[in-house]
Amino acid sequence: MRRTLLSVNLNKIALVRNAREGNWPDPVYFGRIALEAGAAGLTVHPRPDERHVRASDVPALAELVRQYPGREYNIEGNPFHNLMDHLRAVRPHQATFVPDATDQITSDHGFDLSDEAECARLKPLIDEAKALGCRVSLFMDPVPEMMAKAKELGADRVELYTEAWAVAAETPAAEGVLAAYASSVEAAIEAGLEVNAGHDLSLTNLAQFLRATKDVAEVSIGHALTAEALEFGMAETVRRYEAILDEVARC
Ligand SMILES: CC(=O)[C@@H](O)[C@H](O)COP(=O)(O)O
Ligand SMILES: NCC(=O)COP(=O)(O)O
Repeated sequence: MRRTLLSVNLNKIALVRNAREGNWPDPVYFGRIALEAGAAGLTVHPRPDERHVRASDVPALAELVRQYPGREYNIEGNPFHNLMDHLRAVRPHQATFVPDATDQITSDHGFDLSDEAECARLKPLIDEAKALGCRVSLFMDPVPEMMAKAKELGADRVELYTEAWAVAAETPAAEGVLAAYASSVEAAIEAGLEVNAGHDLSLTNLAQFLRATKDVAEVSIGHALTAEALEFGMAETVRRYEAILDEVARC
């Protein structure tokens, strides 16, 4: 089975940093710990209100990732808001388009690609991001029927929004929810896309998700990982994720 890669999302390190003046905890410092512990990449979601990751963090983290050949930088955001400026400035390995409104507490839905007007607005931005050298991933709900359209628009990957899995894990609904994700992964791959996944994944729910979906290229994890790092430390937490990814890939 494909060995899924881990991209550590640093949003919540930045959130704690913003609680005081100064730059501590420094997202770059913790990004380096994550990379040194084996993470394949770093992710940030620089929201327009800078509630956590600030515009100034974006190039600083780009410089850090450049010091680790082979690791990747993934910048998430709404391409109709501030994301494209960040892509033009630092040309990350991957751009993840997320349809968040500026006042959303967190990401809570994927793109609705049945909306032709939305697709017409997205297409030129996908083209521009790819022309900048970024792999483009669209944040999507696990709806198999939407995957072919993502490919048609020029996306390289989709990122499946996994909050529904996190809620269902350890409940009687788990198997049914996993089946919807597995069908979405299958449909995406059949359409010629690769598949990422993220949102509310954790040390406790990750393995079952990956075993059921089988071919996920990358998971990006931040909220739970940061909470787990409060208990185990950042390096040990990343090592625990990497051990899960190794174990699942051996099955
Ligand atoms: C797209 C997604 O699900 C997350 O990557 C997002 O970055 C979470 O944003 P917050 O960290 O602001 O909750
Ligand atoms: N794209 C998902 C991500 O980067 C992190 O989401 P979360 O683990 O903070 O929920």
